[in-house]
Amino acid sequence: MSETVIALHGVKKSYQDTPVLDIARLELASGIYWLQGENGAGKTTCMKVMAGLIPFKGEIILQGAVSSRQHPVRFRRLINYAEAEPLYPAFLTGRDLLELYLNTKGGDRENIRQISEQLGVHNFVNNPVSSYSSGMLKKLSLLLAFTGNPVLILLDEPLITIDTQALEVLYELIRSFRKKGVTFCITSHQPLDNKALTITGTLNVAGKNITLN
Ligand SMILES: Nc1ncnc2c1ncn2[C@@H]1O[C@H](COP(=O)(O)OP(=O)(O)OP(=O)(O)O)[C@@H](O)[C@H]1O
Repeated sequence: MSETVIALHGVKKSYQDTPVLDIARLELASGIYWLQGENGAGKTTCMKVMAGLIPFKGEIILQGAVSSRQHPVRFRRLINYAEAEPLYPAFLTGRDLLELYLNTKGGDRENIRQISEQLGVHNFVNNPVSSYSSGMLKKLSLLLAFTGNPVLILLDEPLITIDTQALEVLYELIRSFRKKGVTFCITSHQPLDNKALTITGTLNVAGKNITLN
């Protein structure tokens, strides 16, 4: 059994007084996980909680050492999250955002330049995001998710709106980052291509809990 990458302990999340997540314990080893569940089950909420982007009760520990409570900055640097429907300030260019991510998260600039070319982001990266189509926004958000030195990358509906060429690039990126030991958690209402990706397990979000199969 490989080392636990992420462990959720007593994680509870409510919006106002409505509970959405109540996870006593969940531990994931390194791998690629497909996060499944009905509309409104709590998948996006779970990803935002895991990424440390919204407040929650309980604690999440990365690699047995980095706690969401005790080391919130280190914690957030180790997890990247690409939103299902990314929204950025309209006046910023893709390059402004990319520089912000590279300066705060670090990582290999040359590798990111190559990924930008593979995804075609370099063609529009100097334009303000207000001029982007939904697919262009999605490609930019996926590029940003590969910046830094994450141990876990959360991809929320990454397959929607991107063209087939970008989809092949995305699968290849996931495979190559996986070889470097990065763990992925991916939501998709469409089936993931099991020839393109070897799925370690599925995570089912239902009844406020998450079960690993
Ligand atoms: N900011 C918010 N304020 C109040 N309630 C919210 C908020 N965000 C989500 N919810 C509620 O939390 C529940 C879970 O939503 P979430 O977006 O996590 O589901 P999901 O599984 O990602 O759904 P989908 O498959 O439709 O994207 C839903 O009942 C939703 O209405």
